[in-house]
Amino acid sequence: MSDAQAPARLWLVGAGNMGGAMLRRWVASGIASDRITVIDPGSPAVPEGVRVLAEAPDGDAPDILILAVKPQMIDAVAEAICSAEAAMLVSILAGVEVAALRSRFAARAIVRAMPNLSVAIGKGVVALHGDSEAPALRAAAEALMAPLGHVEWVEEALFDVVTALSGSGPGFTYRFIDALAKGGEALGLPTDQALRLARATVEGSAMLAAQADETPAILADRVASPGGSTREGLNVLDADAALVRLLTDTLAAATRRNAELAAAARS
Ligand SMILES: NC(=O)c1ccc[n+]([C@@H]2O[C@H](COP(=O)([O-])OP(=O)(O)OC[C@H]3O[C@@H](n4cnc5c(N)ncnc54)[C@H](OP(=O)(O)O)[C@@H]3O)[C@@H](O)[C@H]2O)c1
Ligand code: PRO
Repeated sequence: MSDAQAPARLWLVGAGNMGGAMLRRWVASGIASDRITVIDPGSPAVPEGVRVLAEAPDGDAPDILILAVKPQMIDAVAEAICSAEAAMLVSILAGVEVAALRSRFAARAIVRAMPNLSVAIGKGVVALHGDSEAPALRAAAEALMAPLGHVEWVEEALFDVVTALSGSGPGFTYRFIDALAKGGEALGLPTDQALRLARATVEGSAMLAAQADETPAILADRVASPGGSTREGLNVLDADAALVRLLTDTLAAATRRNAELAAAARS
């Protein structure tokens, strides 16, 4: 992001796993650290020059207020910073709907965002949904998120499933890498070698899938030489749509939990 596009003042409430990853990427991408205030009572480690406060300063307000605490903390945070009317509030709280944010915060525009952990290297996914169609606000939200990776606007009704797919997706992908390595280990590979091969295989496969014109389904067929061994392995994953069913159940469980978090924040 160019310095001219950067928000004049940005407050980040909560700099844990995800808030911290976004913060480090923003600073690495050129947002001046002296424009950023982190509000987090846990004294998190932050890039040099970023101000850290345990509480929001009274009677002050930023241009952009970013909420990155656990969804269950929403009321405590709303109470602590109720006097701050930001131009734009961006919440990454899983499940928490724009209406639930609007009922608690005085920001002029509210944007719900769902990032994933790969924002740490600028290769994340960030889904957005806002309560304003104003082009300038949408452009400001997109400019803020662009250094973090791929950005898409999403209908709010789809946010819980998007959260399950791309928000939680890195967690499911890491499990797959771990399982690939464990499978190799079970068949005789040394533990560290199996993990090295699994990591590098998934890295290269993901990069190729991201760049290719073909779908992943076609790429899988390209790996499977006629009469060869990959087809035998794919037959196991494909039997009764085993992998598709497993991942559908996985996403359904995560989506249900996001809906529960949404219901809790409505009350
Ligand atoms: N992790 C992900 O991959 C991911 C992806 C997308 C969205 N999210 C969303 O991001 C949010 C944070 O998740 P996380 O995984 O980053 O959790 P986390 O690591 O626990 O981060 C939350 C941070 O907020 C701090 N905090 C607690 N109470 C606070 C308060 N009153 N004011 C300011 N800061 C406070 C915590 O400090 P202490 O540790 O000292 O309590 C911690 O540093 C959640 O709403 C989650 O749904 C997470
Ligand atoms: N991490 C958050 C959670 O587990 C939301 C998506 C990724 O609740």
